[in-house]
Amino acid sequence: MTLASAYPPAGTGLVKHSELETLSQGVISQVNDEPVVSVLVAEALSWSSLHGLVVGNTSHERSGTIPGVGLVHAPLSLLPSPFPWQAFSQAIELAPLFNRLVDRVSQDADFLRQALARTRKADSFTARLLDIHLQILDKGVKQEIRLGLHRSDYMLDMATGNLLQVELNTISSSFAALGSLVTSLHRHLINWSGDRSGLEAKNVPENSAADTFAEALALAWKEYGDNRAVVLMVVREEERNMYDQYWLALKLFKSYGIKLIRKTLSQVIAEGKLGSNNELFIGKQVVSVVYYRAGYSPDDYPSESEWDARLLLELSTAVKCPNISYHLAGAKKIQQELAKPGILERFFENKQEIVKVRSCFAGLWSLEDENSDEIIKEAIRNPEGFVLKPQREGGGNNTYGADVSEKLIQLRKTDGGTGLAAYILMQRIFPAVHPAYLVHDGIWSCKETISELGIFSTYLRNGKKEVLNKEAGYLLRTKVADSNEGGVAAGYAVLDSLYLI
Ligand SMILES: Nc1ncnc2c1ncn2[C@@H]1O[C@H](COP(=O)(O)OP(=O)(O)O)[C@@H](O)[C@H]1O
Ligand SMILES: N[C@H](CCC(=O)N[C@@H](CS)C(=O)NCCC(=O)O)C(=O)O
Ligand SMILES: [Mg+2]
Repeated sequence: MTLASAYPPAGTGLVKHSELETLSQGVISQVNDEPVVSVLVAEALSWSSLHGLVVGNTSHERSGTIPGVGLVHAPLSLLPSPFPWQAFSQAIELAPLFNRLVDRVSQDADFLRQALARTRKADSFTARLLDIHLQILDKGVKQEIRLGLHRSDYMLDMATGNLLQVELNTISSSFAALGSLVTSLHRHLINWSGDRSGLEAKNVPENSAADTFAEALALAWKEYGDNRAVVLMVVREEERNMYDQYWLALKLFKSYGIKLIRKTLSQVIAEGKLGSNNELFIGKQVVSVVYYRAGYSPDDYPSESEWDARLLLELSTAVKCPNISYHLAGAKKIQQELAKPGILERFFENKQEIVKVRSCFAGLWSLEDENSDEIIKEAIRNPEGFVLKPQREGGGNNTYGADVSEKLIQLRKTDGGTGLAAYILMQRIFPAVHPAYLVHDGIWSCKETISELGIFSTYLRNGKKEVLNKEAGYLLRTKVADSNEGGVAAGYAVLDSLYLI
């Protein structure tokens, strides 16, 4: 029996989750004999090293600051993971709708500020972002050119078969480059293992994420209209994921001749200034596009100067990706507010579009409304069914299981429950469990895992002109089934790709 016979031919229709499990059991059982696996792992690791599918090796002290020093292959799934093609195409179809939703929400200052009004009292980071937003509004800063490089993350809920959105990232959506490289790796491994694998490379869908992200940055640079300009990437001092970032810089130069410079927020305030027409200069270089790969977490603002840097960038005429309004539109509180009845109708005319977007919403609840008591009691009684989320990005911030009830009880008791406004409650999604080979630091193991599908998308608008609005490839992250948190950078998940069935 070859690997392929464990997978039905692609497109044979939605697979029931029990079948999904049998499928991947089948795949894994075919590869289970050690020699095949370790040979395949060796090929995967050499391919990854030769193709820049790498991350910093944190055990090497300079790995986070000096490119080319202390690299290791990215944490990987050895084989692509089976995924129903209908759910994949549904996620693809949603991409341009979420792009438009973010743009429209970002332009509705009243909605943004009302939705975040109580959160700002309980969460100082959100309050600082809102202060910058208010200054932009007060100064009448025009943000005619708007660039979004988003990633909408989903899990396939086993009980219902529904594709449910975990979150929508509007800032620093990472792994467009490494994610598309994993697709190439898996196609290579299938071809390399010949008919032994029996899998067909064509069932691993094309993944153009890196090229499409570079294209969007280049088109924004063009819309700004100054050929001397560079793209500024705002980065952290120490960065384990710098190669995912450098890939975009390399593609920008190779395909479009555009230079990208990397600066931290403290370097921006030290070297940056506004020209007579509020153009952004870093040293002598004029900047047309500011692409944030930092600035999404309070950790990125250790002092007032980082906030001054953020404001300087937002006041400039450079195209921000994201601008402050897009950043706020991606808050988890906004995700929860958009799920309230009648809210999507504010942003979409087309009824079908509303149905499509609403169909991927998991249960989402605010905790500071008059009628929040009911759901809080339910979550205290049955914490396993919920995830408690602060307004944070970057992984490692959520509360799961029994801790949910503890935290809710504590929040309710403290300061008359005002702290509840800094959180949202979300239905916990339980995807089907499937076996996968996980490879970390050259060591492989076969584990029971669950996967999370991210769909990248690019959006560029200049005034009334919608220049770009499309899906831009995907990221599959796979992690051991009993781990609560996800996240590759956070160290829980590996990079994977899809085998459509
Ligand atoms: N509703 C949920 N059900 C199951 N797992 C979840 C849910 N929400 C988040 N997670 C897990 O936690 C991880 C981080 O949550 P997320 O909302 O993406 O926060 P962050 O912005 O920090 O990435 C996700 O990648 C996923 O693995
Ligand atoms: N190191 C920074 C990481 C930036 C970051 O954490 N981005 C969030 C969205 S805000 C994200 O996409 N998380 C999913 C990737 C994961 O699983 O770790 C970078 O790469 O620029
Ligand atoms: Mg996330």
